[in-house]
Amino acid sequence: MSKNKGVNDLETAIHNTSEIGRLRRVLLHRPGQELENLMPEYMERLLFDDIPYLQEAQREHDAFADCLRQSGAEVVYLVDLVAASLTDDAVKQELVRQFLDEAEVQEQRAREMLSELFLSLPNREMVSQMMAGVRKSQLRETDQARLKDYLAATAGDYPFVIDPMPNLYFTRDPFATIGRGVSIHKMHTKTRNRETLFAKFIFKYHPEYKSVPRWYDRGETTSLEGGDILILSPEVLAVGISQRTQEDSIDQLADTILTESPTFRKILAFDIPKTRSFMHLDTVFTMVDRDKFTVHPNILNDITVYVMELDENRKMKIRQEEGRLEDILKEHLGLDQVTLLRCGEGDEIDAAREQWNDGSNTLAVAPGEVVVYARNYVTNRLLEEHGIKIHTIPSAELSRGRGGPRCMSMPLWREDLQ
Ligand SMILES: NC(=[NH2+])NCCC[C@H](N)C(=O)O
Repeated sequence: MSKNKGVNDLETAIHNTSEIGRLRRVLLHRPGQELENLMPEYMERLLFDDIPYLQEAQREHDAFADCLRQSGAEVVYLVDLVAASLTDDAVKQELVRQFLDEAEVQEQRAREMLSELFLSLPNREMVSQMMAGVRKSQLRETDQARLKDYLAATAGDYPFVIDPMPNLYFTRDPFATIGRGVSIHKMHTKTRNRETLFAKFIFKYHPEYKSVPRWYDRGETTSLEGGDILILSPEVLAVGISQRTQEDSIDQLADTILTESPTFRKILAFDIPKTRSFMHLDTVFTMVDRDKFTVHPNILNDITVYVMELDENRKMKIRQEEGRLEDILKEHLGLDQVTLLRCGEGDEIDAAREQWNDGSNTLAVAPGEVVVYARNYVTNRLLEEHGIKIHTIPSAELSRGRGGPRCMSMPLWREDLQ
């Protein structure tokens, strides 16, 4: 693929064979009203540590999108993709029906009213309303009299009929593009599981995306999240065994990918500590260049790497690797040298502070060129000292959701590495 080819010429829907090939098309979600539906009482369950100031978060997010456009990527928004997947009324009704099932709205009258509310809106607005959640007070404005008793009886003081989905701006997690296919995820938490319904509709109905091969599906019984999936090369995937991703899911993913994808030969499963601050592999480890990676120094002693590959009888072999992470990466990626760039320059305090705000979570737009949060200046300086070109984006509000540039993006198309 030549660099000056227009994005409209990208001939397949999905193409993602590395972490660092030039980014040509990327999926984002601009944070919306769902953030205005965060309340201190329910924040923890909704996986937030604080309430971002929406206007500022949107400004920061727009700066992120601009930065990606300036580096040559087309930015596609989740609401638009979902809206374009609703190709006729029957599909739109199917989405509403499943959405209400998964939001656990069982009472018939409530379902009817909510369906009416959603279906009265144009596609794009309907999808935004689903994302934002529905406050009881909104319903009361539309047709309170009929539902008042039901609402008082079923939901008590709880102010929502349908919960918001504030984590949607982390488009990295509910599904992941791998090679020319996609894995749609079963999420670790109930609050994020509804997010994958949008992916289901995109990959079932969107004219451009409906025939993309599927590596994993939301109906699986064990959790897998995109923040744990890193494409180290067209042959090698890294997958985190983490707070969010279970071993069984990796076995399942490995089975499908290693047997069905034309390029992937090996999966490196990284067993990392299971805690909130390191929820996914990409919160402690990202690839910034062919032979350079960011890493959170505090986990270097706590990572175990397993190699999964098919033997000559196409049976899965799994073995534990010994030794330093640098050497393991060198061996499996066929490199002479690997440099691990330590978050916070390895200082205990700077590392902890910057990792908490996603200092190790970089998004490569090309080999050796990454988008990072401006606030992580110690780590950023180290990247520059190692010849990495950095694009800094503002991050006072976005970082309150505990995710950085990589978490906030899902590459749909990257150029192959030469
Ligand atoms: N790929 C990532 N590291 N995503 C971060 C997601 C953050 C989000 N608040 C969650 O807890 O799910």
